[in-house]
Amino acid sequence: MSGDGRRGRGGWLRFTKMHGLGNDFMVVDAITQPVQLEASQIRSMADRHLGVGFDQLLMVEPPERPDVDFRYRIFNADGSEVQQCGNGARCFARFVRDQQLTRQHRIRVQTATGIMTLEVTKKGLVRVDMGVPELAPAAIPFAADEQAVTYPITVDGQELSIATVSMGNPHGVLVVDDVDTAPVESLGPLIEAHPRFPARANAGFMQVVAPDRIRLRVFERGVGETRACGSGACAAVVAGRLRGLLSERVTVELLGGPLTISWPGDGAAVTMEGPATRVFEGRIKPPGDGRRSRQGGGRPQNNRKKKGNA
Ligand SMILES: N[C@H](CCC[C@H](N)C(=O)O)C(=O)O
Repeated sequence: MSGDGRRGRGGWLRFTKMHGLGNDFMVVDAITQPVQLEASQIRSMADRHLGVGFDQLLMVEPPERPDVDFRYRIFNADGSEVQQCGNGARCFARFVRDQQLTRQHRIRVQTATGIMTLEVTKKGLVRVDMGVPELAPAAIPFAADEQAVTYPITVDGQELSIATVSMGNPHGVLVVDDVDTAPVESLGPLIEAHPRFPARANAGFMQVVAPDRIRLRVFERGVGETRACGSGACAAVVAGRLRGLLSERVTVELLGGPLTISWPGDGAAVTMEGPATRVFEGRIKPPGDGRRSRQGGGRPQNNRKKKGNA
């Protein structure tokens, strides 16, 4: 990945531990320190007993194009590089301001699939333009002959009705009666690895409380169940609106707390607003030596066409 293979003095890597509603991150500044990490090293640092412990590692890199402020890279706890992390985007905005890498309130970042605008609000929350959702099966990617609001899918011998949405990363969304009793532990991993999701998927379990309020649990690709999933909240609202169940602006209640998600409808971007919290600063010597055989560090999980959201 980025950097020239050397790390900071003595091989120590500076990081900041952050979270968005309990979805937690190791945030690494790859601008003021050289960083090169292999997928195996990310997996080791993700370990909650032997490493830092996190759901995702977020990398802050210099911009690769003149119309953005930073490059934003995301790695799941299993070491896979992915295209989107909504809770991470909020923490990214707080991080680059706290570290004085920018003084801007509106920050444009380039991800593996597009450009996002992050805005730190006067209330200290962060508003993120999450881009226009993709619904075509090929964009998710999901095996289906044509686009539909929901698809029949067999999981563990059960016939389910699943919606699929890409926010840059793939989501399968189920409607359930009660998230507290939803089969997240049993069905989550089976949906994540279902053969109809060739790039795997994040599995959302959505309970509609009212047109402007849902409860949501997410079994995240490459991690497992997290306390919150920002892109999952966006995907659930899109899926719910397409089913005629939800209004334009929805409060999404996740295990870790609420997000406000707005989606005017087809062709429009999804907006997410919520908190970003810094927990501690630290240094770690990544296990092993990043200079051994270069891996791609995990290919982006699916090739959503590149486009700006501006
Ligand atoms: N597990 C996700 C990436 C992180 C998404 C989540 N943490 C968020 O806040 O959007 C994936 O493999 O697509």
